[in-house]
Amino acid sequence: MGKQVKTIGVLTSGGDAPGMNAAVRAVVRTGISKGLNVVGVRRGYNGLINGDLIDMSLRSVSDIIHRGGTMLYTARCDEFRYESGLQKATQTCIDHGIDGVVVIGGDGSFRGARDLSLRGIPCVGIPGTIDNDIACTDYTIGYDTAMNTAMEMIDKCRDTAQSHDRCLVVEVMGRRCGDIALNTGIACGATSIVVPEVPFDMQKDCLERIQKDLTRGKRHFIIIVAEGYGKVEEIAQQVGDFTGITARALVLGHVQRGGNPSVRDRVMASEMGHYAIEKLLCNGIGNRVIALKDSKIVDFDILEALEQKKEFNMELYRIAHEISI
Ligand SMILES: Nc1ncnc2c1ncn2[C@@H]1O[C@H](COP(=O)(O)OP(=O)(O)OP(=O)(O)O)[C@@H](O)[C@H]1O
Ligand SMILES: O=P(O)(O)OC[C@H]1O[C@](O)(CO)[C@@H](O)[C@@H]1O
Ligand SMILES: [Mg+2]
Repeated sequence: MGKQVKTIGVLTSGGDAPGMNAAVRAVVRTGISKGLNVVGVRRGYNGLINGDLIDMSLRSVSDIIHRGGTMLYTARCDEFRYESGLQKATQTCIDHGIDGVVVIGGDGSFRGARDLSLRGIPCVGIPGTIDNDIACTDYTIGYDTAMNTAMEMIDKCRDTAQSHDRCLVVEVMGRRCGDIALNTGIACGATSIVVPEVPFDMQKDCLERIQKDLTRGKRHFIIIVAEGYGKVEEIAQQVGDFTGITARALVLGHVQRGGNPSVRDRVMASEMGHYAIEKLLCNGIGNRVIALKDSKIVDFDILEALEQKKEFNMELYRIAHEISI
């Protein structure tokens, strides 16, 4: 049990993710119902450095549960990585009586939360990133919506690939993590899925597959590439040169980060936001991240969480490969 907490801050940091608003709402409402003052910090760690704060009320988080983006805005804040930025942020917390901060963001944001916790401001991290790249948790808020958006977009691409007898090579987001690519690849019946976690033999796993499929009467193809592998233009060129079919490259981009959150993201955000306050910050417990493990919400020490290594689902990858013939 830590010191008594009266006022907490909440911020969103790193890339926005659908469901961040639902998490902010849960944090604010749980905090207020436990008798805490809740302060919204705008534009990630920039808001702590510059004192860009707003008082939150039960009504200030009305009508946001269904919205993408984040009502608190978000940012990547370089200054916060350095001593001067950290010092200013700590001072803002002291000046405004902020006894703890909920940080909704990805792994980078958690590193910041650890640094601030070490400065005596207990922080709790809630995983909010479309990338699903945080090792300690099976799920990150935004991942489900992003995958469904990517799937819808790829379905549309499929119509045009089919009409023109073409191959479309589509890059999806995920930073160094291939989870979005693997799942949307399966969901869209991709011929090949290319991810940074698994060595890829272009000749055998892609070009010869397409060549063989052409002899079996298949005329259009979708290849899904994780951004951590990239090179979609190069792959499209190789497919065209080797097979003779027309290939086009497409980077889906930021459309994957927008849109109304799915049921899963809204519920997960609500549960995690509630847990962050009731189980941790309310009791002055910080330097923790919330995680989903084996379908249960749990928490870890931030440092231990960041040291864990994320495992790629090789079994799912094998299945995808086997059924995409
Ligand atoms: N090593 C670090 N030490 C302190 N703060 C950090 C560190 N790394 C990142 N941060 C802070 O967290 C912010 C967000 O980090 P980052 O850009 O890596 O996104 P993220 O939280 O991982 O989310 P996403 O990957 O979904 O965009 C950074 O702009 C910076 O303010
Ligand atoms: O919006 P930005 O700053 O270009 O960042 C893009 C990155 O952010 C993410 O969308 C979320 O981490 C990654 O998938 C992508 O690599
Ligand atoms: Mg990240």
